[in-house]
Amino acid sequence: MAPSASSPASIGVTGLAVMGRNLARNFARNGYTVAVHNRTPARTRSLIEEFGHEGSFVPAEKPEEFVAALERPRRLVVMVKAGEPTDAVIDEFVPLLDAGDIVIDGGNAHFEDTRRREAALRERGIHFVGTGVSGGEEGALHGPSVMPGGSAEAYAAVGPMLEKISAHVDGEPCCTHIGPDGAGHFVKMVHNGIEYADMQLIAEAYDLLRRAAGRGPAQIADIFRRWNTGMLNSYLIEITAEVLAHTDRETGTPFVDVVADAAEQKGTGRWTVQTALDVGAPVPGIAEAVFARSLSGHTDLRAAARRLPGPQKPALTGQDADRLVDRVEQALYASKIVSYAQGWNMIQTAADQFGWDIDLGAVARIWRGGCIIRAGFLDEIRSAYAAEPGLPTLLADEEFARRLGEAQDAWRAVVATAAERSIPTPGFATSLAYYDGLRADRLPAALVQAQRDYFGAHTYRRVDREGTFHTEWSGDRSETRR
Ligand SMILES: NC(=O)C1=CN([C@@H]2O[C@H](COP(=O)(O)OP(=O)(O)OC[C@H]3O[C@@H](n4cnc5c(N)ncnc54)[C@H](OP(=O)(O)O)[C@@H]3O)[C@@H](O)[C@H]2O)C=CC1
Ligand SMILES: O=C(CO)[C@H](O)[C@H](O)COP(=O)(O)O
Repeated sequence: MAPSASSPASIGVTGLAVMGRNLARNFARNGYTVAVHNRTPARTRSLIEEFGHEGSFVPAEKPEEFVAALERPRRLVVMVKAGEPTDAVIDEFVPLLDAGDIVIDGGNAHFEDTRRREAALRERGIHFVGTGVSGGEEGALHGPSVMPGGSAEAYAAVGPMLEKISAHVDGEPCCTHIGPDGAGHFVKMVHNGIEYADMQLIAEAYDLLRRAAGRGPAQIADIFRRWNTGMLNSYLIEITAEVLAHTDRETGTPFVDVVADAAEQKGTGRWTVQTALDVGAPVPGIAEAVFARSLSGHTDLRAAARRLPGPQKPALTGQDADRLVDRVEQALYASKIVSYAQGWNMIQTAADQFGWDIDLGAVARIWRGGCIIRAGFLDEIRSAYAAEPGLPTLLADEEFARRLGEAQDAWRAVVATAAERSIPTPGFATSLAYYDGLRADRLPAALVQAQRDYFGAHTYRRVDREGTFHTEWSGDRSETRR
């Protein structure tokens, strides 16, 4: 492969599938000389053939050539499949690197893997920057949201470049130093968890508009377009309108009707829920979204249950249907805010446990552009944390509390309508339950504690005095302090 640049490369990208290829182009378009490498050289060749004219590239077939092309300290972006392939690439390249070099893993790595890799490379004096990258293929090319984690020293060496290629909103880069070791990949994982919840809520809104309000896909596309100009303004609402307006070329029917209704996943949503359980952060909106995908894929269970009884109600018409459309907009907004609040709470909970000092307002700032969950209200989330950095939950912010208060009647009506009409809305329902659960003066958890004490002497605390207690349920029911 003939190099197209003779100067040393400022940065290298190995792994040139959809993401790595476009990230490499993004660096080159921003004036950097970029060394490019891929396990299968055909990808490197095709990048140079198709896009070599866009900037300064140094194609390399062998790892040794790739590393030799980089200026020191070397900056090397790994953009390959997460998991074992990432370890394989690190194992292959690290022996070729020197102390002070910086390995940037831009894949969707599990944050625990990133912690392990960061510690292992630190022992050799090599910096490891576990970096969340969001925005898909287009974002990688035109400006993703970038979430780097690692040492401050490493960020000083790569941060300016990552900031330059990131999306910019109001002149500010959608990239910030998230925190040490696995913090960047943790935040990216939660981003994807919120992405799952957001997509599920939008899908439920579509289902309600179609089956309860009697609107067709093209009409719903118009509704989503209108919503996108208001409080729901976001990338996911925008692309949903595009998808719903699309007609299948082969059959002439709405595209959404020819897609099999079994949602798949690569796993970051599942990781979010598993990790939420580990750190003790309640994220039911994200969990329901993961389980909704799982349920949709269980065609065996669905076939077995199809004949179970349910109500048969025709779609609403006239003003009733119009009213439902407006209510779904309110319910969608409220449920989205709850999902985002759960995500932020999870980041804060983990940050406390892992000793990461994460700026929650900065997370909102860098998610305003480039990433899949970019939305108008991220500016308001940023303002909420700017006004009160220690905000215990986003829902407690005065402005969000006011908006949720305004939306709650519609939200409750939508959940009730869905239940009456057998339209599953696990996302809307669990978000409302979370909202009511947090605002309740008293929860039935008291009864759960009493039950636990009854069958297992698990003890309970009392509302009227300090200490831990047990009642002798099988004896005289006297209470002892434990
Ligand atoms: N696609 C997306 O929208 C997003 C993806 N990501 C993450 O970015 C990373 C790259 O994603 P994407 O571009 O979609 O590509 P894939 O996840 O499909 O990975 C393909 C790349 O990994 C390389 N690879 C796989 N196994 C090995 C191995 N054992 N040794 C060396 N290289 C290997 C492939 O090389 P070869 O060509 O030789 O097979 C190819 O370059 C992933 O971690 C993904 O999770 C992050 C954000 C968005
Ligand atoms: O990281 C991403 C965007 O931020 C990917 O789009 C995400 O991995 C897609 O996830 P899944 O395949 O599980 O729906």
